[in-house]
Formats: sequence, C-alpha cells, structure tokens
Amino acid sequence: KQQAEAEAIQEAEERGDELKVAEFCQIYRPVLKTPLLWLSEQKTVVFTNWPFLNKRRMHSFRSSKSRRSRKKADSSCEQTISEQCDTRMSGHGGRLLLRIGLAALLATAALLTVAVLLRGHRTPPPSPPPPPQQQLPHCIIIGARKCGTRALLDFLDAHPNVAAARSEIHYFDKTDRLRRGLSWYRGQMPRSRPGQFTIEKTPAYFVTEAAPRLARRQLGANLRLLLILRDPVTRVVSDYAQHLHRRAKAGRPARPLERLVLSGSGRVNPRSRMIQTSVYHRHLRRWLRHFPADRLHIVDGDRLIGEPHEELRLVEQFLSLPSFLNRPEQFVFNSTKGFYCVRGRRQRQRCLGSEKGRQHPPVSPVTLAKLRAYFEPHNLRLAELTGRRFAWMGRAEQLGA
Ligand SMILES: Nc1ncnc2c1ncn2[C@@H]1O[C@H](COP(=O)(O)OS(=O)(=O)O)[C@@H](OP(=O)(O)O)[C@H]1O
Repeated sequence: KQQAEAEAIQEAEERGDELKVAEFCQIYRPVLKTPLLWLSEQKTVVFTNWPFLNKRRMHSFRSSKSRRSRKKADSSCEQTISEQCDTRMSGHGGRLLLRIGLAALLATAALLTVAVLLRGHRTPPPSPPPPPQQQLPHCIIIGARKCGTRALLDFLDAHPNVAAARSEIHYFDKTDRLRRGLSWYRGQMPRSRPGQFTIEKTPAYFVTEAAPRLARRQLGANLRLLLILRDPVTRVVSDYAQHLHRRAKAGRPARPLERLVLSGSGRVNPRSRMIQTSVYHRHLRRWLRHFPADRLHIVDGDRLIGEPHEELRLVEQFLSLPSFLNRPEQFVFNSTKGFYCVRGRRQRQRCLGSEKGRQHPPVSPVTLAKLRAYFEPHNLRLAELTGRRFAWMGRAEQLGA
C-alpha cells in the first residue's frame, strides 16, 4: 500500500506543478485508503488551494484541542472531498500546488502509516451523499379549512429542512386516490434530502371521518400533525367569501349566507357543512383517538397572521427543526396585501396569492350574534380538550379558567 501511494505521488509529481481537481481525485482516491489522516496532513495543500472547502470552518475545527471537534472536521472534510471527487468537478477551477503538498506528504507518509496501524483506524471508504428522493410525509397539516393552512405550509417551505408538497394531495379523503396506494402518495411528494421533513397539507382531512384511522394505519403513529385554527365565526365568513368568489367565477348567482348556515326556523343549522367544519373539538377528538396528543400541535391562526415568527417558533420546536423561522426579520409585512410574506431561500420574498386574504363580505349583526352564541359552548369544549385558550374563545370566566 505504501509503495502504491509513493508511486502515485511520484507519478503526480512528474506530471507538473499543478493538478486539476479531477486529476487529484483520479490519482489519490484509489490509493488513499485512509483519507481522514491523509487529508488532515495535507491540509496546507487541500485547504489553501482547494476553493470548495470551507477553509475557515475547517481551520477553526482543526485548531481546536478537543478530539471530538477534530474528528468532526475530519469527517466533514472527508465528505467534502468525496463529494468533489464523486461528482468529478473537473475544470471547476480547483488547482493544487502539488509541489508543496507532495513534499509534505512524502515527509509524513511513513509516520502516518505507523499512526494508522497503531490506532487500528479503518475508515470505510466515504460514500457519496444519497440523491434527493421522494418520501412519504413526516408531517401533515390536516386543517382546518380557511384557517391559514396555505400560509403555514408556505412559511414552513421556506425552512431549509422542509420539503413541502405544492398542491393538496387529498389522499386520505378521496377513495379513488386512496386506492392508488402509498407508492402513488409518495410519488406526489417533493424530492427531499436526508434530514429534510416532507410535509403536505390537505384541510379536508380534518373533517373526514376515516382520515385519522387511515393516516395512522398507513403512516404510523409517529406522523406529526399540524392543525391550525382561527375564530370559528371568522372561518365561516371566510368560507362564505370563497363561496361568493366561486359563484361569481362560474357566473352563477350567490346564495345569502343565512341560507347556507341557518335552518328554516332561523336557527343555526348544525348540519350545514360550513358550521360543522367550525365545530373543532368534534373533529379533533376523532384525531386524538388515533394519535397520541404529543404528535399533534395546534397553531393559532389569528396569531399566524399578526406574529408569524412566534407561531413558527412553536412549530419548529414541535417538529424539532433547527431555528430558522423564529425571527421577526424572516417575515416582511406587505402593506398592499395586508399580510406578512416570508423571506424564502436566497432572501426572496414569498407572498400568498390573491385568493388568500380576500375582503370578507358584510354579514348582518343578527346572523353574527347567532353564530357567536352557537359556537360558544363548542369553544368551551375545545378549551377543555386542549387545555388551551385562544383569544377568540371569549372571556376566561366563561371558559371556567
Ligand atoms: N400571510 C398570509 N397571507 C395571506 N393569508 C393568510 C396569511 N396568514 C393567514 N392567512 C389566512 O389564510 C386564510 C386562508 O386559509 P387557508 O389557506 O387554510 O384556505 S384553504 O382552506 O386552503 O382554502 C385567509 O383567509 P381569508 O382572509 O378569509 O382569505 C387568510 O386570512
């Protein structure tokens, strides 16, 4: 082995003063059986002449006395080298001043071999990082509809450790999609690198009877669930604004809100879909029958509008993500939209489309009062179930707090 190394080095020396990265890889990769040690000894060559390496980081690690830091530097260095070699970045500008490096190498070669033998150090050949792959979601935003699910997903997607599916997948609420199976579901997900969280959002899951059971069975109890809620009355009005928009787009006359949410007697109709979606505790209870409570986190939708970084801080904690979205400067208030936009990768601003944050239609105070009265006891039950009080839940004493 020693001889092979010496020969390779000699050969390289004869080739001239400088070597391109690709040549370096070709010559050294097959003979450097112990790249960690070689590289650490070659640092003058590699670090000062190989521009892809993060010089400062390596040096700070290396100057550290701690064995752990040095080990970290070695493996980080090794990975970088193997990445560069494996992707064959020839002509990428990386040139080595071979003479300096080879002199240092030859002088230390014997010492290193002895050191390797003494330490019994057998580093497996570094493998290249796996290519990005589609993965089943680690986390789902299950709802609730019109509570800010898109904003939550888009904000999270700006996090470097998150890969979010762009469109709603509707796998657990539409039988024809469910029948296509998990491989189809996986195929709808974005490609992600190891360590990235795959997230999708489909607000219909929250209110679909079978969804929690199916999600538990198919994705397991480790799945993280995000639920975003806002004032149930505002949610109904937002739902109605969408109804008006759809009808106008289809050229059909819109129905008055009262016809959609009240029964003939003028009372709130508990069978109305708009009403049912806002009875949060009922749907939540169903989810909690299938998932442990610590797997579900509730985002305050009203706070996400006003202080997104605060809510995102809690979400990052829940998902054990490195802090990134928890700083106010990560969000920019867009006065035209009246909402916050997120600073995405490369600091580009990302705002939601015009279909989000629509102006709400005026609603009669009588209807509003009926809706408020209807949801009050349901809010109380939600507070009991979650142990949390939201600003829209009314006064503390009403809730027994
Ligand atoms: N940053 C930001 N930008 C724009 N909109 C925001 C934002 N944060 C929360 N929201 C609120 O999100 C509401 C729409 O909720 P969803 O995305 O869950 O709607 S949907 O169910 O997917 O149709 C939408 O409701 P409407 O205002 O009724 O349109 C917004 O109030």
